[in-house]
Amino acid sequence: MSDTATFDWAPAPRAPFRPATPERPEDWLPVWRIFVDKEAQNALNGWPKQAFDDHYKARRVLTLNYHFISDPAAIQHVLMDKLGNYQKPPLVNKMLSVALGQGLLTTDGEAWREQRRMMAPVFTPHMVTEFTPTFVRIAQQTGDRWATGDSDVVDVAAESLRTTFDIINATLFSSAAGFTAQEASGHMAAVMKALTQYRLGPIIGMPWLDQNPVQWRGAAGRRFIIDRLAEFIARRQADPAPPQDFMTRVIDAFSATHPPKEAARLALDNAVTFLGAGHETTANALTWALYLLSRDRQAQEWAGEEARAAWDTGGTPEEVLTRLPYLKMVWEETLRLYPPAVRIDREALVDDELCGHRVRKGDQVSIWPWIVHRHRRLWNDPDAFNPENFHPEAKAAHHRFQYIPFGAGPRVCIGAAFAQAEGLLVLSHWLARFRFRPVAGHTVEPTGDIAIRPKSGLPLIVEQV
Ligand code: HEM
Repeated sequence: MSDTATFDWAPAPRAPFRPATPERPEDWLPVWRIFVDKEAQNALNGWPKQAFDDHYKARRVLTLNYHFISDPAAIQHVLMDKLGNYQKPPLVNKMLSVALGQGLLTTDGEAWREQRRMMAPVFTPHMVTEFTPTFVRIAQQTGDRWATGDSDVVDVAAESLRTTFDIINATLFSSAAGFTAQEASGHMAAVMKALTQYRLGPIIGMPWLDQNPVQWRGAAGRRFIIDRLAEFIARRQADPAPPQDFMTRVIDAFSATHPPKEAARLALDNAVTFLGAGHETTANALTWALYLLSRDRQAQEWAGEEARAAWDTGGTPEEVLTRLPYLKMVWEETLRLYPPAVRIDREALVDDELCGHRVRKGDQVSIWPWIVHRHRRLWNDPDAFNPENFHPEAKAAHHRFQYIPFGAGPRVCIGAAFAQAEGLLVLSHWLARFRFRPVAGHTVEPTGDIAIRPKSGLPLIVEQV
């Protein structure tokens, strides 16, 4: 995918849309607030003004030393240059592996390298091309639903989730995962909520301490998804002529190197991982893009015109992608303001130094794209929606590590090219057919756990163009 050589769009000066942000206190709140107060409900709450002005903050959270960094050079140091000095925190992996097992996202060292080598070929930009007709077909199905629905008010957050679930299920599992988008999103949401509830138990080694309804619902959701996917994998293993999709490749590759039971477990862990990592992230990006465009009529008009021209010209989805330079800027700006993965954590394996401060072996380093992407030293008018931030000329002036929606370094999101093509094709298809307007009286509040989503969904008026 590339920016077209004929890109001659020139914006007229205009007042940008500035979405509301969670309140920013003057000072850092005491640490206990993250366990009990409204900060425990929403990871975006409670960040003080200084967090968006300073590049470094040390905090002690119970037994752990945390270093919060937002200096791009320090981020590069941790994620890329001094890779060997850091690992994914075992505590985070332990908490996530309750749901995701030992899949690609939650392993480290040689086990991670083996899995990444095995899966990388499925997600190269070239391979993603094979998936693009599916992205378009499913975007079309959603559009047809809107066009024939009873109401012109649509919860585009729920619809985006359904669309990206159907896409992951079709592209990676040949639509055989064994449950519907609605079942998946309800149970996944319960699992995520349970995983990310701030709890003392795992930190002090007493996980039984935190029994509560959120944890019970999470456990039920986890059981539902794992049971269905285990049945799916068993069906695949018994199938003499299985479809040659991602899941079959993963089962075959693990079967070649592991005993059958272990191969089935690793395949299952990765089915849950890719389902979890690969649909809500993109759904939230689509949702926030529609939110921003619904509030910025001019940007929506430009993106809509561009999308209609791109599809009317005809050709393959791959060709259409090269005709969407303005929408690409909108997409990148959306991932800046609402990065679907809210934080990236690492643990120091050796003593080190970050931003002039000493880091000791065992300390936690926490990088929050939510902060880095809205940092006042890195961005002009950081809370405003300005697709122009990603005009090729403006981009050339960015530090590579001031914009990290997909992370960076060897553990960069394996699905980045997939998500980018999916996001642009789905959005362009919708924008070519529909206009999106706000619903009067509905307040949009971003809320974060692992992901950032609008708290009460996103109803919009959706009209055919
Ligand atoms: C807009 C959409 C997406 C965003 C913003 C996103 C973001 C991220 C980020 C930030 C990481 C790195 C985490 C870290 O370093 O700690 C990551 C890893 C990962 N992502 Fe994505 N992701 C997206 C879509 C997808 C899709 C579509 C898939 C699968 C089809 C996927 C699968 C994964 C997996 C398996 C990993 C773990 C990679 C590894 O550790 O080697 N993601 N993602």
